[in-house]
Amino acid sequence: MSATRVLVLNSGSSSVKYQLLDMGDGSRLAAGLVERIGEETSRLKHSPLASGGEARESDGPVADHEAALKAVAQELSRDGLGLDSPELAAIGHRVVHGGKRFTRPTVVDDAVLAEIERLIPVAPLHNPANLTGIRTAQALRPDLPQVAVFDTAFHTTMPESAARYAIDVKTADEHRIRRYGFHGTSHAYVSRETARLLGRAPEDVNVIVLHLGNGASASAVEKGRCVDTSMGLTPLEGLVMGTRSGDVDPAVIFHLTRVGEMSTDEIDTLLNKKSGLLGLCGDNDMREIRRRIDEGGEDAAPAQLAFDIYIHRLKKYIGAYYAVLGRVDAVVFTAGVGENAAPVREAAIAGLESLGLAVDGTLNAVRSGEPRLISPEGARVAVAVVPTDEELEIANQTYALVRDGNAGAA
Ligand SMILES: Nc1ncnc2c1ncn2[C@@H]1O[C@H](COP(=O)(O)OP(=O)(O)O)[C@@H](O)[C@H]1O
Ligand SMILES: CC(=O)OP(=O)(O)O
Ligand SMILES: [Mg+2]
Repeated sequence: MSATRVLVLNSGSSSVKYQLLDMGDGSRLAAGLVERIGEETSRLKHSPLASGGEARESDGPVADHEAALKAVAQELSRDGLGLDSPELAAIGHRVVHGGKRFTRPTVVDDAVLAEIERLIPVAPLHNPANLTGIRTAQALRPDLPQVAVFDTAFHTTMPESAARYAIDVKTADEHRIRRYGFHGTSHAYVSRETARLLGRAPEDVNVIVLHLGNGASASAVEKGRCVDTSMGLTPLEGLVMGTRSGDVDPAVIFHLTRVGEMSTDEIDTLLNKKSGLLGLCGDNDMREIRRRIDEGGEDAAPAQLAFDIYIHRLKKYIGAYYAVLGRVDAVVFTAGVGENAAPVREAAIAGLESLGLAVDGTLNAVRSGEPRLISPEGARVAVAVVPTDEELEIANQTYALVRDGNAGAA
């Protein structure tokens, strides 16, 4: 096959991240982001990496994901990397919810589209955007394979004991209620890269991965296979996130319905969009929270409390997954907060010396885009920072599927 390029689209609820890669030589030809889709002014940032040119930024309204993708196609054309290129082998799409059916990357056909659509109620912020991305790309290049890479796929190895909620089995099965887990592409990539950092095979190591971005999730990876993860039926369960509550007593919802007289949709919005760090202190960006804490004064107290709640939850999951795995070789931090926020890493590991876990202050303070250890030399359990690369992982999985001709729906 002569075409070696893969375009990766990661469509979020209000953004599209994209990368164009050449899988022949592993180079990145272009990368970019459209943010604040649907708002008054959206922003497009495009980096023409192949030519080494300056990044281009433009502000203006981008009404929806279809418009966003067309704008991306235009930017790529300006660099001579348009979607009409014969060198394009496939387009890879991040799809957040794949339910139980999709355990592997899958070439999209009508049945696959219908299944992604059927799963919208359990990923209302993500799956509609993913679908629009696929349909728009199909319209632009109907001849190309569109490959869906599912956030849930890596977690399908979870045993029933971790995947099932303790609710009536018949009801759960009728409504397909179980724990699916998300950010799987990142957990897969980062756990593998951690093994590489330790100089060992993925099958030889047990790793706790902490993916801390806007959405955040933890996973327990045993010998390369996921055995537990913190997100569940939807990406709401688990850790405290930018705007999502993570774990709450489900009775909070009955209480808000009965006593707070809130509707189901209002509670959905409350827990998904107005909770987490934002709900606790008014800011969902960890940079801003740290700034408020470091500057002190009146503004610092709610930020400190939000930080403490975030860390407390994180520590609980580290302990839980330590117990699930029995033996842990590494605890690894990744995504925007995990890769950049040294105080989060320090606080999450503090006090866990009896588990063999510690952070070296000097190593933790280093800023770098490289995978690195931050535990003291000779530590029983490694603590590491490993930058995630969901787009590269999606490109690799997409290219492997189309190159090996192993096409067809799962
Ligand atoms: N230097 C930094 N210090 C602390 N937090 C940071 C820093 N840089 C980025 N972040 C955090 O990373 C988050 C975004 O992470 P990212 O993985 O890009 O999220 P997503 O892919 O879910 O949009 C931001 O909300 C911000 O809080
Ligand atoms: C599944 C999920 O939470 O994704 P994101 O972090 O991109 O919102
Ligand atoms: Mg992300």
